[in-house]
Amino acid sequence: MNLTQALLQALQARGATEVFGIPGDFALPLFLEMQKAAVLPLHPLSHEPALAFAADAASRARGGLGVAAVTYGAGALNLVNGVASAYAERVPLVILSGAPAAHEAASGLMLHHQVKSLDSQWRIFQEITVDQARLDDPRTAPALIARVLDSALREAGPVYLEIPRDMPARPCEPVPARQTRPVDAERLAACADELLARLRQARHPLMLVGVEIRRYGIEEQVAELARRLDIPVATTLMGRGLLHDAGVPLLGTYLGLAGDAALTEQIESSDGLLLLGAILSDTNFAAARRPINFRHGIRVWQGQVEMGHHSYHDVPIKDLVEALLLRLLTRPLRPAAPPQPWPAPLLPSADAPLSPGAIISVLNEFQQRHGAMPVASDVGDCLFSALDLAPGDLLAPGYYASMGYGVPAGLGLQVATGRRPLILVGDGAFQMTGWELGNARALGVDPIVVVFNNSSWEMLRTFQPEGQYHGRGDWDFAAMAAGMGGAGHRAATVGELRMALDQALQERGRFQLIDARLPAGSLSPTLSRFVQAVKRLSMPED
Ligand SMILES: Cc1ncc(Cc2csc(CCOP(=O)(O)OP(=O)(O)O)c2C)c(N)n1
Ligand SMILES: [Mg+2]
Repeated sequence: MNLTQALLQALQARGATEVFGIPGDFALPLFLEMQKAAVLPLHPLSHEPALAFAADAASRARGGLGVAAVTYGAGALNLVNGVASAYAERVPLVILSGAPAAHEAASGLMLHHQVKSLDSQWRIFQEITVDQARLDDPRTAPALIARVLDSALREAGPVYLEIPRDMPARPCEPVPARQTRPVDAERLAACADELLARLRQARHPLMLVGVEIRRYGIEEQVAELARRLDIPVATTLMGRGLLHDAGVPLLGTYLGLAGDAALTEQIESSDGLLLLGAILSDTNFAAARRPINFRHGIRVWQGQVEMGHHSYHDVPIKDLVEALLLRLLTRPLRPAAPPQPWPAPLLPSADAPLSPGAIISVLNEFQQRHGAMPVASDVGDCLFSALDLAPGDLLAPGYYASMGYGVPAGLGLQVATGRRPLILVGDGAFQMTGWELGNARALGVDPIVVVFNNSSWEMLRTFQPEGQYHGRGDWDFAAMAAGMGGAGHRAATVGELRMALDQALQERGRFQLIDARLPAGSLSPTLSRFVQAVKRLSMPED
């Protein structure tokens, strides 16, 4: 066995099902050994930012590790934004970067792709990953690989492996199996007991769930917990789509002033708010109608549990939920709530011009007729619009909010799960990474892409109308599809969009690109409410 085979087997054992990569001379030996090993399929894409987003989505969609492989310098540093997104969004991504061999590093010459020093790249990735290792000795590589990959899964974050180009073919022992750290049983028991006591004292307990319950694969356990506790559940913006088919009475998504007023009041007035795996971010809580005093609630995040002035450290959320369930076994398990049918979307008339809201109504009606599809959304008004989709699987960088995520994420989702996705993307974001659709044929995937085309960076224009730089010009995206091996559709009315979606669904084997033409200045209802909320919150108290 060589180092590459050992590494790939360890990645596969921890849930990876593919590697997205773009080689370079410092990584060619690694790529060739990955090809020879044939442990995980190796999928090239066209630009490194897409590698990170596709691997991120693969991890989110199926669980386990996502993997991106790149060359040193120009390749790896092109990944930085996508890795930073995975760090912020708590995604276990593994970056494999080629690097100069020891004798090259010792040559005394400045090497191509080098920045300030040969360690510059290492230091940059230290800042955006939860663990790192340089595999420059086959004797130490197995233990280093095991430690770093286990860190990715335990911390739910990206990790960095630097592989000098004289290492991939070196003989190497297998990587040890995954080790989980023991949990302090006494601390766990004390934490679970106090948490339940606080919930029992509360008159209006409520559970607000976030991304960690997906990252640690505990949605079913959390659903049972909610049913045994018999308390209502809502999701944060980032947690949109969680528990949608888990049989719990979901209240909806908390959006503060920009969301449903009754839900906002219920959450902000709860005297027993259990924040389970939710990040305290501005995207989740900045639009609060009135600031939530988290001290009065219970926060479970990144292995910490905070209640009032008590903090418990090293209490993994998965172990905590299991401990709570053990204490509730005598509690009646409320019967699973029937799936909440969404109200039949009131479709505007077929000749009505499109708007973000109309697009969502058409998509809801389309999914009601043909069945739900997983959704990958980019950043922009398409993401605010996506919050009005019927609850379902939604992948989006709702917190880090980098554009360019949608198309690569949709490709990664279908590669990793085989499920055909709907991709929602603005014209501006499509101009960044939409061209990766040209790889769909080689990847064997055929997403349906809806471009919210308002010829503008409309979200920015909404916050700064006086800016003269938000216009994006009139790009004919439908015409571009054929050149990339897909089918293009253009829709300016509700009827045209409905027909384009039905046609797109019928055709398999080619991606479908629907250029949904939006009148200038049209905003989704949710973004409009967010804008009002931000304006209201930024106004001095009157
Ligand atoms: C990688 C990156 N660079 C800049 C920005 C900043 C930004 C946030 S929203 C936005 C405009 C998006 O335009 P698009 O046409 O896609 O969508 P819409 O607003 O609905 O018209 C920009 C430039 C972000 N978030 N990420
Ligand atoms: Mg736009």
